[in-house]
Amino acid sequence: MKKLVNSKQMKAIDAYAIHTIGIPPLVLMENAAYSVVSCMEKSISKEDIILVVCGSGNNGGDGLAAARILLNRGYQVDVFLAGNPAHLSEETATQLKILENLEMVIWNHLEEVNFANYTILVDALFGIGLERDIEDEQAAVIAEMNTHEGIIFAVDMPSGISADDGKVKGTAVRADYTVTFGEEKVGQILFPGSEYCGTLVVTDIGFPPSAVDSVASEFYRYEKMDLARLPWRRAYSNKGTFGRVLIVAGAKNMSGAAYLSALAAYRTGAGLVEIMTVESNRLILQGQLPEAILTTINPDLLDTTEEKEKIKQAVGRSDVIVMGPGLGVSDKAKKVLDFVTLYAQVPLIVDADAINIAARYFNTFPLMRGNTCLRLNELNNSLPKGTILTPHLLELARLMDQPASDIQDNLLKTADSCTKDTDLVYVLKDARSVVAYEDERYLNYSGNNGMATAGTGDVLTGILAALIAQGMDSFEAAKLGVYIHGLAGDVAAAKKNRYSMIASDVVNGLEDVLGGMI
Ligand SMILES: NC(=O)C1=CN([C@@H]2O[C@H](COP(=O)(O)OP(=O)(O)OC[C@H]3O[C@@H](n4cnc5c(N)ncnc54)[C@H](O)[C@@H]3O)[C@@H](O)[C@H]2O)[C@@H](O)CC1
Ligand SMILES: Nc1ncnc2c1ncn2[C@@H]1O[C@H](COP(=O)(O)OP(=O)(O)O)[C@@H](O)[C@H]1O
Ligand SMILES: [K+]
Repeated sequence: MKKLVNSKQMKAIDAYAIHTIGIPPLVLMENAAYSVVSCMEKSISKEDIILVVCGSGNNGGDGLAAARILLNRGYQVDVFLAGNPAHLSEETATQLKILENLEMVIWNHLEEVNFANYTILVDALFGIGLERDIEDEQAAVIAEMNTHEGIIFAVDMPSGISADDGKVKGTAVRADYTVTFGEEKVGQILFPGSEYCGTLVVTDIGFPPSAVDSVASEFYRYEKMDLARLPWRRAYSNKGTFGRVLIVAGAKNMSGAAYLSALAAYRTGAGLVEIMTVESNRLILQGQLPEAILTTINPDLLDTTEEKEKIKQAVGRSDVIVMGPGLGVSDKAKKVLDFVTLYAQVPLIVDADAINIAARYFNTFPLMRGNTCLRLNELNNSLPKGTILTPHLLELARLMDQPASDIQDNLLKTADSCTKDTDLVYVLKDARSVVAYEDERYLNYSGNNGMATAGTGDVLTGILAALIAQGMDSFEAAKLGVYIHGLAGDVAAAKKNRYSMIASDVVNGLEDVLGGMI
């Protein structure tokens, strides 16, 4: 598990190291500069002509120190001090004085600099101190840097990317490498920040563990060693040991989603998977997945005791229930959901059409229109404890009755509203999914754009259900499931490619992920 920090938390770690432990800031700056240079040295040669673009804060100070180290090592290097010289931080002023003593070339105005003369750029304009949108001269500098054809190394953050949420503040440098110090920043994991970073290199610049531990963060991500969290499979066991998953996925001609969800649940280790669907899906599902148990219901007879009893029995014998994949949004589908939620005492995985049905239903009440709080309260009151909702951003926008663009622009704030006063777990699915429960925020770093293909969300529901069926707590299952799903997508991309892979390849990828082959 890797801790992730925002700018405030990173500044608190800096401050603890400096003021409580007593490490002089110039020592941290020197270590930061050396780590930037050692990353650069893997890609540059003495033929390169390097320009270090510096701001007036400590990010610029790191850049000035890196320029000195490069000069000492015989590289051809100039400096462009793009920040206001009147606003230099104390350490940065010290670094500038050293460079002046060394008689380095230091440009002060954009007009003086011919970027075409340089083969390598170092971006040390802004780091975690970025506070507002970049404008005017600094924006013009970044525009020049982004048209440059050589490699760009960003110091700590690509200038213009918010360390807090990965958003572009006005404009931002598109780096090839970002060398960051101490801890990974939230804004380097979330998009678009992640893309602007290029290859992210995390370096140790001497923050003592006690400085890092002194600051609490709600953000983290998983790494390969977190696969050890997988539920242990007892030797003395039978299929009952590994739980029973029910997939409620009813609509005619929409059996594909149920199939992918059920297949993924089996391939993640569930003991038994039952699919509740309409009779017309029976033959095809039996042919595709004979291992699944099928219970069929007749949507035209949902008011009869017999059909209700069938639903009640199926719900009663399951350990976890997936609702939504391929369900449709008809009134009959809503009725099935009503019965399932009425009888269910176990966690639900609420996905796709189940979320759309809830959104539609809320829209029938004028008081609920635009009232996110009331809508989320209603969900919290009507769904069993441990339930996981897995909306993609458009489903989330419908559920919360907010524009999708607002949700996309404020994913972390949206996670905060979703989890306020609730027991539910939210998986906000995106290129970097956020799993949110109470105050914790798991940001997922596995997966790739080949997963932007129909049916991969259905696969996720099966994975989550299987982990819960095997005894995992819902929040743990949600985090690990999202992580495994992304890793399986990475295996699929490696075996096929990001264009050709389809959802069933992601299911196949589970074999390598769970078999310890990655
Ligand atoms: N404080 C420390 O102990 C260390 C800091 N380090 C470096 O210092 C960086 C943080 O330094 P600073 O806090 O000085 O901040 P930055 O150098 O990131 O930003 C400089 C200053 O620019 C101003 N500013 C913010 N947004 C602006 C905008 N949009 N347009 C114009 N001006 C703007 C602010 O006053 C800010 O303090 C880190 O990212 C890292 O590179 C490292 O040297 C390691 C140690
Ligand atoms: N660019 C991407 N990078 C990583 N993961 C992605 C990307 N695009 C989609 N995904 C993942 O693929 C899944 C798609 O789910 P969803 O949108 O519900 O698809 P469907 O409804 O077709 O099954 C989600 O888990 C999402 O996080
Ligand atoms: K920078």
